[in-house]
Amino acid sequence: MELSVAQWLLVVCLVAFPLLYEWSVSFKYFCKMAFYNGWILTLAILAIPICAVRGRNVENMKVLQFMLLHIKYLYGIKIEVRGWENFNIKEPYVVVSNHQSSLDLLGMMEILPSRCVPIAKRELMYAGTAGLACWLAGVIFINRKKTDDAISVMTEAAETMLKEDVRVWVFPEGTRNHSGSLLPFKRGAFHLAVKAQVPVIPVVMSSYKDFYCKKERKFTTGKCTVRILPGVHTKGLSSDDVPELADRVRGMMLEAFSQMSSERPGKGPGGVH
Ligand SMILES: CCCCCC/C=C\CCCCCCCCCC(=O)SCCNC(=O)CCNC(=O)[C@H](O)C(C)(C)COP(=O)(O)OP(=O)(O)OC[C@H]1O[C@@H](n2cnc3c(N)ncnc32)[C@H](O)[C@@H]1OP(=O)(O)O
Ligand SMILES: CCCCCCCC/C=C\CCCCCCCC(=O)OC[C@@H](O)COP(=O)(O)O
Repeated sequence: MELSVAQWLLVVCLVAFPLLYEWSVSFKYFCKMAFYNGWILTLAILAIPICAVRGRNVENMKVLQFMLLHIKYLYGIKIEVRGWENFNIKEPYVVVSNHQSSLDLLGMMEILPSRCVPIAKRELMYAGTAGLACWLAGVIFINRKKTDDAISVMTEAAETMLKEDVRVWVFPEGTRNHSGSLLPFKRGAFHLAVKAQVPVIPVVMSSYKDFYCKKERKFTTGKCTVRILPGVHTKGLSSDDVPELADRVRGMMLEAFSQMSSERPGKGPGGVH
């Protein structure tokens, strides 16, 4: 039996792909990231009609959460959560967390409280099917290039939180940061909490460096610890208190982050036993 050129090409690809995948760390990284984004875009196609039934509604976030929860198993990422009790607050609150990479979505979906929507950059709204799914789930989009617009959207969010019993999740670093520390915090999340007079609940995801590094193009299996810290109350605070509040919360998060980073896998609490 003679193989055509196309069939030969197919055979070569089928042999070369797994070999390259195992031999080249970078190739593996690109494949895993491409599949991550592609899979989310595909899942969104399924999520859109389900969410569309309710229209734009924060309850749709549960649909996205449910559909994204399995991804950690596909990638062999073990997520350990500590401090669940700190979410036991009935009133609305603002969650602030560190932002290392788009993989944060996995940790976020692991613990996302009910009726909680993230604040995201406006560009995400144009990310095809994922953008539409986010819009249907009530994600709040801000234009980072227009400070006044972003502030007015967040001020409106403070009213919505109280009127419609909604919680908001903000990444106060304002951008992804994989430097192994925390960037200075932007103050929007804290103005939001003070305006609504609701607590701020800090969440810290441990460093991904053991299993993921964009610079080194490394992406293996691994473990991440997510810590929910005790809420910080804002009752009675005014906008003058925001800088101190932001610094205090950043200090708490930095301490937790450093502590978690010094716990190596296999040693101490949170290690693989
Ligand atoms: C099943 C399939 C599913 C498919 C889809 C699934 C996908 C996803 C599911 C959903 C999950 C989505 C998750 C998405 C995560 C995306 C994360 C991001 O996009 S992070 C980037 C966006 N977020 C942020 O930027 C938040 C933090 N930023 C801020 O808080 C900023 O302050 C700002 C954006 C409000 C303004 O920034 P900037 O223009 O840089 O200006 P600043 O210097 O920060 O502020 C200027 C002064 O204004 C004061 N300020 C800020 N906010 C307020 C306010 N609300 N009220 C009053 N004043 C405010 C600020 O304090 C500054 O004044 P100063 O005197 O200097 O303190
Ligand atoms: C037809 C159009 C196709 C568009 C294709 C877009 C591909 C994107 C595919 C899937 C979306 C995955 C959703 C991941 C959500 C996480 C978002 C995220 O982490 O955004 C980064 C943002 O916080 C900070 O951005 P910068 O670090 O400032 O930058």
